[in-house]
Amino acid sequence: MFKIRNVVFQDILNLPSVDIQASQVTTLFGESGSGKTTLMKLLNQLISYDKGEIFYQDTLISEKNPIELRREVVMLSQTPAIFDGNIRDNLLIGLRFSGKSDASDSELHKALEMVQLKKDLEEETDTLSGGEKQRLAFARVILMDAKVFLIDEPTSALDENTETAVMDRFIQYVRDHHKTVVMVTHSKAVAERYSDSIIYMNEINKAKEVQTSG
Ligand SMILES: Nc1ncnc2c1ncn2[C@@H]1O[C@H](COP(=O)(O)OP(=O)(O)OP(=O)(O)O)[C@@H](O)[C@H]1O
Repeated sequence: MFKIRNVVFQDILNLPSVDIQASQVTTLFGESGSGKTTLMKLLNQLISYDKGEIFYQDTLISEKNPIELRREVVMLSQTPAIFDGNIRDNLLIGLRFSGKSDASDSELHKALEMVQLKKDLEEETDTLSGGEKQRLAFARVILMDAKVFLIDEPTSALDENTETAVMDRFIQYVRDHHKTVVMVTHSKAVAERYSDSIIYMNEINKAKEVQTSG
């Protein structure tokens, strides 16, 4: 799905050659500051690299329209925004951004069920807990039905049982629908349980190698 060749971004990333396969779950694993989020942002053009090439489905990513690319390659950030209003508004805003028609209540309920959030669509978001907000943002991204999901520590605020329940459902959905997932997690257990492939950032990122050896 993505081919990364000799990509340099500031003194943060220097990636000689990385491939991310379509219809697979790829996890970026590595210590804090190793460049995982930065790599994800390069994959949907939130930022642009200084040197090298990234191909998305064999097209140079810099030649893609960034807005159109982000409809196919959606990102769940580590600190997603939850807006004033109710749960329904917060779910629908992602669909509107991606140019898709509104979803029915039953589709919204299905997305909430996937993330194990047992709340009414009318409920206001200001009283949700941190972990509930994280799951609401996850459901919003799932509803966007993209080809590629870039998910940055999607369950970091959840207890282990809830994390497992959410990830089991999400990964089942992506496998059933042949989606491509690039995920960041600090949990070795999550990485090993759900990934087809694990990319160890400390090993592949030559920028960090130079910094740590110098
Ligand atoms: N736009 C930017 N300009 C300058 N430095 C940046 C920029 N974005 C990130 N950095 C720096 O690049 C390094 C890598 O950041 P990044 O967020 O990619 O790490 P990470 O592996 O995702 O870390 P964590 O596990 O803590 O989320 C950090 O030192 C960060 O401060």
